Amino acid sequence: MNVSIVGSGYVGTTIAACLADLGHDVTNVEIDQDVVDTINAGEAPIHEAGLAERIAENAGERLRATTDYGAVRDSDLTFLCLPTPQHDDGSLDLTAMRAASESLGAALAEKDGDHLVVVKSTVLPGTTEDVVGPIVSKASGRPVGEGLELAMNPEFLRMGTAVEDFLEPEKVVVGATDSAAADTLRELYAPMRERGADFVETGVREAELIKYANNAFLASKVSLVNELGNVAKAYGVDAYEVLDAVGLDNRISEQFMRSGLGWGGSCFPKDVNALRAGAREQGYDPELLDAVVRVNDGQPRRLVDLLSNHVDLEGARIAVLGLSFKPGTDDVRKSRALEVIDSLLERGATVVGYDPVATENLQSTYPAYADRDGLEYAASAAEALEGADGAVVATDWPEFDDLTGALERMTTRVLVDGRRIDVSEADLEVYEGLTW
Ligand SMILES: NC(=O)c1ccc[n+]([C@@H]2O[C@H](COP(=O)([O-])OP(=O)(O)OC[C@H]3O[C@@H](n4cnc5c(N)ncnc54)[C@H](O)[C@@H]3O)[C@@H](O)[C@H]2O)c1
Ligand SMILES: O=c1ccn([C@@H]2O[C@H](COP(=O)(O)OP(=O)(O)O[C@H]3O[C@H](CO)[C@@H](O)[C@H](O)[C@H]3O)[C@@H](O)[C@H]2O)c(=O)[nH]1
Repeated sequence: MNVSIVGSGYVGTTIAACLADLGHDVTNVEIDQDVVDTINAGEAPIHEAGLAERIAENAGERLRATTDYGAVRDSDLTFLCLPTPQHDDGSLDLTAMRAASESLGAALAEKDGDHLVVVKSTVLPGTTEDVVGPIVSKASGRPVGEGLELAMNPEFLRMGTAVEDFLEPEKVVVGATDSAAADTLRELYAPMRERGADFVETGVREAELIKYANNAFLASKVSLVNELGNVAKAYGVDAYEVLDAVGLDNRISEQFMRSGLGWGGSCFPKDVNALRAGAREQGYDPELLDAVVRVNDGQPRRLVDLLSNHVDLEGARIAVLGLSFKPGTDDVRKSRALEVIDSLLERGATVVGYDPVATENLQSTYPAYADRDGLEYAASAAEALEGADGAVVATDWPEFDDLTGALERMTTRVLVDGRRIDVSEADLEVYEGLTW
């Protein structure tokens, strides 16, 4: 198929490279010229396993990028992979969705033949049919059902394993305004279905809500696990032993059972907040989701409190290992490491941050962390731990499982593990490990 993809960030770039790799002809339409140039040069604009080689293989052949919306006219369908951030009050910000829908509609006004617009961004129920549809329709002069069809196809990929998740999902959810549109997507996702993915056809609004329900469920699970971890700590009981046993119950499962610093990233925080704001707008008070956020917000402070019980933070040198919001990515959006750093600096510590890939991205995304009194960066975990009075593991990068040799460089060997890393036996003998 000829596929255009508007928005070439984490989702748009990943699915473009994967669809091109599966044999489709793919064009990314993106407003950021640097991203366009990077893709056309055969390079990946973001760090994701398996992405760079797929872009290198397909760029200039089945994959290209452009800032020109006119390119959508050569495609049969367009995926909208635009950012859907939150306003200050937590509600859903559709600015980019509206702008892109307008540009897409204007381009489609000059296209011959039918077109399918597929919303992949995470949006609240009603957005596809009541916001995107009318804007594209008006700008293109095509009513929905007459040369224009809509579909909502939420994406469940995780950062760090984006390529693998897109190519081998457990489910593909599609809500479409027309059965032929759903069939087009059924065909596009044939390789995923062959690998065992369930193809779930729903209403358009149901597809929109499934995405929020999925993320709300996972974020709530982590907050519950953190609450149980905090209770375990209060009793002086080993939280990990407790949660490991609880996870053996199939109804609960062992996944998303790691207590610690809590959830961050570009999805859970904004999606849970959008759902809370949306529910309130509909007249429902989502008390449980409010508590889920409150528990999560408290975890970085609890971690720093725990460290301060063992190290006088005023004037201390503290290593923060890991800056990205999770391993396998350079994404630092809403990373819990940043709150740990803020809290340590406020309490008078000098902080030495280290991350295998995210330091540069952190400094360009949030310039406040590039040049800040009391904040330094190291080129390795060993360098960060040199002369440190304490350390925090803020991201579960696998390399932190084995800090043999590096821990000996600390002045005081106190390490708070905020991520339940798999510490080697040898390391356990050389430091005082603190966990939830
Ligand atoms: N990142 C994830 O892991 C993930 C997973 C599933 C779903 N989602 C959802 O997918 C959507 C996209 O997320 P993302 O992480 O890829 O966002 P992103 O911020 O990484 O990328 C969005 C891209 O859209 C571009 N853009 C903005 N306005 C544009 C316009 N008018 N025309 C063309 N391009 C424009 C931006 O320059 C940027 O490159 C969001 O709704 C998000 O919630 C994200
Ligand atoms: O047991 C756990 C599991 C996760 N986390 C944290 O939870 C956050 C989110 O982790 P994860 O879900 O692995 O990462 P994301 O890439 O944000 O993926 C989520 O958000 C995406 C965007 O909506 C969805 O597509 C994915 O299905 C959904 O898992 C991270 O800060 C993790 O450190 C924990 O604290 N404990």
